[in-house]
Amino acid sequence: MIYTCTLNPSVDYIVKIENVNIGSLNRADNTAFYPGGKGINVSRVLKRLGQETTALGFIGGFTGHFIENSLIEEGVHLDFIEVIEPTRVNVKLKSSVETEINGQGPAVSKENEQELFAKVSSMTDQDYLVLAGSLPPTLSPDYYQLLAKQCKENKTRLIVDTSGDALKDLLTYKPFLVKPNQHELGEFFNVEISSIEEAVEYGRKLLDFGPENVIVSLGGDGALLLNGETTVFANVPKGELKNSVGAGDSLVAGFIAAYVEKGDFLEAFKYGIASGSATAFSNDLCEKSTVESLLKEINIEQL
Ligand SMILES: Nc1ncnc2c1ncn2[C@@H]1O[C@H](COP(=O)(O)OP(=O)(O)OP(=O)(O)O)[C@@H](O)[C@H]1O
Ligand SMILES: O=P(O)(O)OC[C@@]1(O)O[C@H](CO)[C@@H](O)[C@@H]1O
Repeated sequence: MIYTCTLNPSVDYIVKIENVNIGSLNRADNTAFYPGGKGINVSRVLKRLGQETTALGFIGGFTGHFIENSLIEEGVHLDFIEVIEPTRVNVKLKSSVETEINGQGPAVSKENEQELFAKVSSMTDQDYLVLAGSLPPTLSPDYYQLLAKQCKENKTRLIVDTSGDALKDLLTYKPFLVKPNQHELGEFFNVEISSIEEAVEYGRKLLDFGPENVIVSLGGDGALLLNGETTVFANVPKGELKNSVGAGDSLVAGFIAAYVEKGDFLEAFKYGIASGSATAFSNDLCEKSTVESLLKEINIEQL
């Protein structure tokens, strides 16, 4: 099974508005609610790409119920742990630029933590676990490490999409895949990455910290895949950028979906990029038909 774990899910409240006037009453042109959080986005895309997936994490209150109902409707399996306070609402303000306001998230008790740990402990070497997104404020910062250590012991393939210290601490558990964007990679080494050459240099340095595969996404400028055998660059398809929320999550989902099906890193990389771009060109997350129509635009170059 492909599990995703979202410790701090969200209801994403999308507000489209032509001009925003700070300090005045603004009326939205369009609004929408989506179940959100990085792992949940990965599960939603996996399901759209034809893979069975189970979403784990902590949810609570009326916002939590909205997420549960939406995911059930989409056919994603759920195994959430219910917490007392409501799941956060993250505001995504789309005007000439995108502005995001992410909430803090509910309190999570020690019992809740142990319950989730038990679920991860029961995973096997046939399973994948995606750990993605921020931690709710009461959760100890090393909680991801506990889960990662368990995955290493059980030989569960671990995919990590987080940044900063949390990423550093997880790399020693040799995740199957990490996917920093160029800014997160730069932040990791305390440098500014402004060229593909620099992204290659620091991507390879990241490999030395333990992960099996590194994908560095460079937004509209392409992406890199680095592992023990190869370093490749791929362009991304051209199109109208409508939405960057969840593009990175879609890349991760597309990579896993194709890897599980074909067992080939380059095919998986290509499918991941097509999925990221299909989301970037959509209002919500990508659909399989759009992903497959973009594949032919992606060329992989061996570096
Ligand atoms: N302008 C764009 N044109 C085409 N594809 C894009 C564009 N921006 C993002 N993408 C697609 O989405 C993928 C991930 O984008 P990005 O590098 O912005 O990751 P991220 O910062 O993790 O994303 P997110 O916005 O979800 O946090 C890219 O590899 C690409 O496939
Ligand atoms: O606050 P976090 O956990 O870092 O990010 C949460 C979030 O911004 O990430 C997803 C897009 O990647 C959104 O669905 C969600 O609102």
